[in-house]
Amino acid sequence: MVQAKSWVMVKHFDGFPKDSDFQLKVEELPEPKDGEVLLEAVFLSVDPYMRWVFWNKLPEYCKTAETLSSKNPAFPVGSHVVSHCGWRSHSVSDGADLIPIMADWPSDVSLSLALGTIGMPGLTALYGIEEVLGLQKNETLLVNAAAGAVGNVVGQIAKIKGCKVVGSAGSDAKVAYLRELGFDEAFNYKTVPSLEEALKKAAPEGYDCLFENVGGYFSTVALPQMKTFGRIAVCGSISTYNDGTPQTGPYPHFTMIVKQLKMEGFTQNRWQHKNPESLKRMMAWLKEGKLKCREHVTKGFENMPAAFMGLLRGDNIGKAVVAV
Ligand SMILES: NC(=O)C1=CN([C@@H]2O[C@H](COP(=O)(O)OP(=O)(O)OC[C@H]3O[C@@H](n4cnc5c(N)ncnc54)[C@H](OP(=O)(O)O)[C@@H]3O)[C@@H](O)[C@H]2O)C=CC1
Ligand SMILES: CCCCCC(=O)/C=C/[C@H]1[C@H](O)CC(=O)[C@@H]1CCCCCCC(=O)O
Repeated sequence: MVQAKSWVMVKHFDGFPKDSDFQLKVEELPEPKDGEVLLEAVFLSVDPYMRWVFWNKLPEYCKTAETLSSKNPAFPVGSHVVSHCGWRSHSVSDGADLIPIMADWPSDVSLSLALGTIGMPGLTALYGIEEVLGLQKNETLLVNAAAGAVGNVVGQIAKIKGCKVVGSAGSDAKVAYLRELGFDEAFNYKTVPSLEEALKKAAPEGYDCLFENVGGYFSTVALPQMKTFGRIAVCGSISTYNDGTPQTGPYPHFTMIVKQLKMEGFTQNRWQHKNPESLKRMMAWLKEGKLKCREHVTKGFENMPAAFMGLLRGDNIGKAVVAV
């Protein structure tokens, strides 16, 4: 018998999540039956979409886990997987929801990156750029929440592709990090006197592509800065996730008509058939030093809600993860 800890929601989020919305539970797990494995979490992911799906308990919460005991030959004891079974320290799985960590994962690369750059957020960046935007060499790309898990990879891939990259982020330390990564222009959207002027100054020629992570006011100001026929990949709209009442206009349609813009929302799982090849490609960039990784690591399973709320507040530079 193993004692498993899990975080559950006891009160639906009302605006920004609070400590009192979460409760830590402890339960005994049964031994795995034939075909099952017992997993222990090593790293757990906190992601903005959890603000929406926590209550519905969608099987989306990612972690890398190690197999402790196994009655499923596909997952031998000691092997590592990405699992989607919630904010749990231990879980029993029949293997259906488990993705083995990429074969040949280098021993000097932390497994936590399977939740970040070499995982869902990295794939989001790659597919947003290649499948949605079709970003071309010498184009100018704008990305917001640029120092976060998705945004920093967006900027780095766009540089690999020979583009001019402008990033916005919410602190001077984040802006310094973006410069370190090779972004051509970066600014702190919280302290610039005018967002419109900052966007114009960073790219007087206008933007071919916008990788949209933030939405809301930022989007309203950025859209008129697009070039005619500009493309926008709508990946997220984090500035609206904690709104009690939905934000209302200005609406984008007039600008979209005048600028003849193309805007497409997406989730990265549309291209999951490409994941093995894509993850290999990104791992190669990492090993060649073309893709750098930074993480914001919170220690301790008991600090999951704090890590999650910190992410929504913008505490993280790079991917926010919890190390058990
Ligand atoms: N479509 C898809 O398949 C996926 C979409 N996403 C979306 O991509 C976006 C980025 O996710 P991810 O990289 O994991 O998260 P991040 O690591 O970027 O963390 C979230 C960041 O958002 C910024 N932020 C928070 N509140 C606001 C606000 N009110 N206005 C502006 N910025 C804010 C903060 O950075 P700062 O200090 O710069 O404000 C914070 O660090 C999210 O919108 C998410 O929902 C993520 C994964 C998959
Ligand atoms: C629900 C708000 C999503 C905001 C954008 C975002 O962060 C998307 C993240 C996806 C990521 O690709 C991994 C996921 O599984 C996330 C998708 C969650 C979508 C829930 C859709 C629910 C529904 O189908 O009604």
